[in-house]
Amino acid sequence: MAGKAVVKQPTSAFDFEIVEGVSDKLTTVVASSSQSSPWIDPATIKLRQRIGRGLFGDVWLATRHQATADYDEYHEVAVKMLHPMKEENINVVLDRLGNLFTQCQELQHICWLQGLSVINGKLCIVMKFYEGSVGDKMARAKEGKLSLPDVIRYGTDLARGIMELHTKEILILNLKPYNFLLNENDHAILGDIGIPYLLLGVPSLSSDMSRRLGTPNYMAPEQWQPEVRGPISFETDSWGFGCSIVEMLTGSQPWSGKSVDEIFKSIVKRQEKPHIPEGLPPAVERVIIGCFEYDFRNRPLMGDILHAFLSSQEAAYGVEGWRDQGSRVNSDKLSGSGYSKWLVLKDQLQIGDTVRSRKPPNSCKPENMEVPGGTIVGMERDTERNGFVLVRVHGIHDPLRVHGSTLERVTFGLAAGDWVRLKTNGKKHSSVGILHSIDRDGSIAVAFIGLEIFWKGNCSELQMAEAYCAGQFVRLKGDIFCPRFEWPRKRGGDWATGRICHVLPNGCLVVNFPGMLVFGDENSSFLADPAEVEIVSFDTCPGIVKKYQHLEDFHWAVRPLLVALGLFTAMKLGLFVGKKVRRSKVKKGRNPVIHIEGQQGDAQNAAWLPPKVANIIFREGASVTTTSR
Ligand SMILES: Nc1ncnc2c1ncn2[C@@H]1O[C@H](COP(=O)(O)OP(=O)(O)OP(=O)(O)O)[C@@H](O)[C@H]1O
Repeated sequence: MAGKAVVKQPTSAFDFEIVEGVSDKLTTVVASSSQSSPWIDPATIKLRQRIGRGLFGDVWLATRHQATADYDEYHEVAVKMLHPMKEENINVVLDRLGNLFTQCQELQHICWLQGLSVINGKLCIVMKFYEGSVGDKMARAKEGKLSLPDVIRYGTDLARGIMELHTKEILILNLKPYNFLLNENDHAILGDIGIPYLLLGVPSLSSDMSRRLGTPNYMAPEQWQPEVRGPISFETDSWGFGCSIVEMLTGSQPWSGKSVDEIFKSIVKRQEKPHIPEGLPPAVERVIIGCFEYDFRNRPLMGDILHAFLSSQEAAYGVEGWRDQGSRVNSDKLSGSGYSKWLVLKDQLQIGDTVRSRKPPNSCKPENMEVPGGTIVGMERDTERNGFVLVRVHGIHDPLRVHGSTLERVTFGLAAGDWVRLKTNGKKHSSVGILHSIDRDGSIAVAFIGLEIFWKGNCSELQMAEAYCAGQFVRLKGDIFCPRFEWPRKRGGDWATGRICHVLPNGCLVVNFPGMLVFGDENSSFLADPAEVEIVSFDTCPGIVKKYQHLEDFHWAVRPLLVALGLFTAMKLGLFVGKKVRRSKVKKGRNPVIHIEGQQGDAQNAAWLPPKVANIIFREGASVTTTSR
């Protein structure tokens, strides 16, 4: 390969340095001589045929030449060649790829990574070549779908593979049947080891790709704009897994035939979900329904999915020729709590934990708390991994027996779901966010607008922040001149007031403006950073004028209605006064003369008009006065 090679001392298990080629400007990567180095000399790879072109790169069938002192070996390999990227980013990606390579060694359900290389200036991942994929098998199958036993078996393999990567904190973000490879024993192997995650934050040369973090048909709502609607998390892969299982069962790709923009609108704006076929084993059906929860906190983790698939294997084998049977289990919302079972399972309570009653979803203040605060002193476990616990509450003699799902753990005064503010202001992200997890040692994961992944730190870096919930009215603070998101103004130029209709997992507020009349396709909802808004309520509006103005925020029809009502009242009042005056004149025995302003002719000519006609004239806008002759 043309280019200049520079060897430097390894700083880790492997090490690279990139230098620009002399003649052809190709980039050359040189690795250390470390044994575990993933580096493969590009001269030993001969590309034969391209077998796929994806959003993140091409896959080639290639031959790899390995020479030892005694013999030469030639193997078929698959080479994933990433799309070109800016030179300054190559080092970053190579570093990440190197880490990934180390992490993926000896994982059983992940495709075998043989090494890394740079061919024609493009970063390459050299893998074992597998004979086919689940996607290929579907393409050959009748109606393009697989049998239920196969789906459950492949699903179990894949859930294991995804869990292996999740344990290493790697997200895949690109789960789809063509990325599930099949080995010699017909087991499914994960063929994508998280390329979109690897490229996170690395600007792409392709404008098409720079907008996306996965394959649109399989992307979760938060995956479309993770810094706005995110962050991406392990549960983002649960959505992609759910889409793949549905496709394997039905033979049709979720949102098939829709454009990228239409898919975005369906998933993100309209909160639609892929259609789940009916009649699946109940545990599988429940878990797949859970995979399509809009808020990723309500989705199952891969461990829950694996549990459901394993428990359904026998049931699936009992079904001959699976059909859509028309029955449906209920979704897994815990009765009365509004939270999914999957959310509750994520935090297992222990004896000694400080707990309080879980507040209802979308509530700003704790209400009717059975346990305002207490300590767990005993536990009963049932088969569903959560059961009743005994809580000692201050001031009550005997411990209370409460279901664990109704409680939340409070550690250092904080519980998952609390609104928090960073004590030091973040640079590019909002300072207000939502706490997603707190470990017993105080380590935390917080979602902030502006970050694609969780912010991780210690609870000492946070303080409680004001909570927001759907239904509240908010307005940009007066000192915000350049808001993070576009925000409408009123006629006078002041920031308009809107109502929160949805709170995203990172605290981003989705706000609509019922006080403003929207025509056609005009954008009716806006986003807001909770750090930039203030709550508007009748209590906080000073004076009657401001209170009236707030009334107008409730519905655009309030103003015209009140104007009409005012006119009507004025008219009624005018008539009433007019009649009174007329009667008093008649009583005095004199005829009233009506002067109609704005009418031509002598006012006296109108004296013969009966009062009803005068009323009509009055209604039509002429002002009427009466005088005595
Ligand atoms: N190691 C491998 N062995 C055999 N075939 C493979 C291997 N890796 C990928 N393939 C196949 O190559 C084809 C293209 O794969 P690739 O992952 O590039 O495509 P894609 O999934 O459409 O794109 P992307 O993953 O970039 O979104 C697929 O059919 C896939 O099954």
